[in-house]
Amino acid sequence: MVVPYKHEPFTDFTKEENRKAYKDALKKVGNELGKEYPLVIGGERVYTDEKLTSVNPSKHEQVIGHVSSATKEHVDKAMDAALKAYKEWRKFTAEERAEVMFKAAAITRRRKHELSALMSYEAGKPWGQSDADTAEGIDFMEYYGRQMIELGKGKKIEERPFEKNIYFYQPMGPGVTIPPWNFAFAIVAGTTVAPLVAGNPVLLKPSENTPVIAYKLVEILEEAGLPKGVLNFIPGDPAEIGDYLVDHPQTHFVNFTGSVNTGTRINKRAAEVHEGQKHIKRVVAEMGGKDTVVVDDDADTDMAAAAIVKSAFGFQGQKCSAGSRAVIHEDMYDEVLEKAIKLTKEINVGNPAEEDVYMGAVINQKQFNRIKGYIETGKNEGKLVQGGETDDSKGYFIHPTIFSEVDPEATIMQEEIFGPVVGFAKAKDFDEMLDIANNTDYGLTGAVITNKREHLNRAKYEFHVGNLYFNRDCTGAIVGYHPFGGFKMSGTDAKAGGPDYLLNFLEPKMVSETL
Ligand SMILES: NC(=O)c1ccc[n+]([C@@H]2O[C@H](COP(=O)([O-])OP(=O)(O)OC[C@H]3O[C@@H](n4cnc5c(N)ncnc54)[C@H](O)[C@@H]3O)[C@@H](O)[C@H]2O)c1
Ligand SMILES: N[C@@H](CCC=O)C(=O)O
Repeated sequence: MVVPYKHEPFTDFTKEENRKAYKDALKKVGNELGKEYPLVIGGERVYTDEKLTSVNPSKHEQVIGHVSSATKEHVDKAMDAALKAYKEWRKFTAEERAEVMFKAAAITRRRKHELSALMSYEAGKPWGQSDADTAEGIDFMEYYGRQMIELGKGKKIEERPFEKNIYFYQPMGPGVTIPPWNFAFAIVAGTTVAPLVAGNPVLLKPSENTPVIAYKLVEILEEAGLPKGVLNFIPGDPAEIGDYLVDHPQTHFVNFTGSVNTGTRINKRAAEVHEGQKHIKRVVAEMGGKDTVVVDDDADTDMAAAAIVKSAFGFQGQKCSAGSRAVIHEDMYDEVLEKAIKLTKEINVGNPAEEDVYMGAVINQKQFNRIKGYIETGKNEGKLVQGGETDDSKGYFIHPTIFSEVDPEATIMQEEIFGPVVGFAKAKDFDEMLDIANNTDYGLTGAVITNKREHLNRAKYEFHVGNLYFNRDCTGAIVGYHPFGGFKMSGTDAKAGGPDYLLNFLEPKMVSETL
């Protein structure tokens, strides 16, 4: 019997034994940095001369690993291996596939601090953020396993006295998973195990920024009993293999999470039918956000300031859910701004391989330069009231930054910055707050801080985002509790960690027999 799903608890780092365990893990992982990692094709390890070099964003001279880099020929081999493995994998029952995911969750749980510590090095994740990332990966394995067992029973459809009708779900065939770097374990795990548990082999192309932690997921799933060829690991330069993976005639689905530019490109390319292709490809494209925390005229200002700061600066603002806009009723504006500045001053920025760091470095030089550019733009669009300092001499550090008096149409209020920058805007009433909150191309997350039930009721229908939170921050969705995904240019709203997600990777079939 499978016990009911419950999300993985977060580690309490106020307890000395947990701090010690994390420090031990950092030490252990620290001693293993700089190794070489292979591709995995049909279960075979393949080392290439060409390598992706993964570095620590908080200490860019430190190499995390040299990871083999796949070519188009490797993609072809991986697809052949996937097609071969599909013949057997699709015959596993839903329960048997779920068993592999439950075992993988148990292995991950045992290696939790080691995986989180690796993300502190490879992705610049502070301890709590890393711990939550690993916990979310475990949740995806546990949750999707249970969802598949339910879906494996099929659904009841109508029958007539002379007719027996059944309705069940079957896998689609091999597909491609293309995750981002920011939830370096959780999203890689979630976007990979969902199609797998549904019975589809996967070609996993991780982000070039965080390929080592992605390799650890492959190891875990192999150890959990996934047959050879069902999951193929093909990191590589997206400019070389990205289009090829998407265009491949045997690709049945593309499970993408990342930026709007890449997502819309994939969506367009996947629509084309290539020679030898006998199916329409499905695309899941979960993309960016420009997320707003709205503060009403009766809000608890301590709660509001804390929600804004947490939403804006958690993991250096590098979340699609990050609250990079605060829209505040004019009567509360000064008080909330002042409290937010005070809280932000308390934030320390440093290397998450050390203790008690709230914010690490941003992921790479390109992002550092981009965010710095937005800070310069912000100086012309609003008033810099906190932060703005940057330093890339050792790592890509950007201090938490607040701009006040920003026009809601300004660049820094419209474009996804994906860094620790938040703009404050004033509104005269709740109508204007909702207008501003909805005035971007995105529709991913949002938060409303108010005590007015009528405003919460209105926000429920008029604040056009896929994940809306009341009287809290707008980040930190938990698998099974807060299915995640958004509207507009935020993507296909596939709702990762929700009850409908696996349907993206399944074909429903009906069989009718005249009796
Ligand atoms: N909506 C969500 O659930 C969600 C979650 C996390 C991140 N994101 C978004 O992801 C973005 C940050 O991630 P990123 O910087 O890794 O995004 P990105 O688009 O640069 O890269 C995402 C993935 O796509 C690959 N890629 C790049 N070009 C490709 C191509 N031509 N063909 C195929 N694959 C290609 C990359 O190698 C990477 O694996 C932000 O916009 C963020 O909002 C969204
Ligand atoms: N699911 C995460 C965001 C994922 C995107 O970066 C959250 O809810 O904060």
